[in-house]
Amino acid sequence: MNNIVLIGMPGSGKSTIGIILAKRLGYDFVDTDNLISDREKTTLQDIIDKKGVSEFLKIEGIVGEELNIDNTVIATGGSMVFSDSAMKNLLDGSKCVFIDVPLPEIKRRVKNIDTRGIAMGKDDTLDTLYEKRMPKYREYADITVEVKQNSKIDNVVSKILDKLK
Ligand SMILES: Nc1ncnc2c1ncn2[C@@H]1O[C@H](COP(=O)(O)OP(=O)(O)O)[C@@H](O)[C@H]1O
Ligand SMILES: O=C(O)C1=C[C@@H](OP(=O)(O)O)[C@@H](O)[C@H](O)C1
Ligand SMILES: [Mg+2]
Repeated sequence: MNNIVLIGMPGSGKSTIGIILAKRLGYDFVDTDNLISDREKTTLQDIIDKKGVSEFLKIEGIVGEELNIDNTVIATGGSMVFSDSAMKNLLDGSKCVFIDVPLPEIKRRVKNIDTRGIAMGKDDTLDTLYEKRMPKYREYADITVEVKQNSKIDNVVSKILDKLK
């Protein structure tokens, strides 16, 4: 596959930036969160509430493992990096872009932590998620784009395009 795969914390902008980046590149756009909802015919939060976090991660992993597309910007969910087999499939021949947003900015953006459909345990907070996930994002990134607080969406897109050259 020759896709651009976006990874990063919830609220880092994968879905927002992915659509714009795809347009700029003339690529298609796929959000794996939509594939999960389509497959399960319900919302992400409903899956997490009714089936639990580990079942959600299993479903997300299957979606990542089964995806077979080209010329596409793929926005993953923030927890996709917990499935090594999904990441192996998604990154085969593709470039992985980590959108690295500082934790205070993530906290500013993500207010609806209980309804947004975040794969987190009862005792987790955005702080503990950040701590657990950063090593995974760093592990998989081919390119890391550091996003400053209050940076404009178009600037982040341009930064990614520059780094992909
Ligand atoms: N520089 C920026 N880049 C991306 N999103 C931004 C930026 N500044 C503010 N935002 C806002 O942050 C949110 C990012 O959410 P989203 O794209 O759903 O992230 P993710 O898919 O990574 O969870 C959106 O509401 C978006 O408008
Ligand atoms: O980080 C997470 O635990 C999740 C983030 C969500 O996607 P975004 O990263 O696009 O918000 C979604 O995949 C899922 O509900 C779990
Ligand atoms: Mg998203």
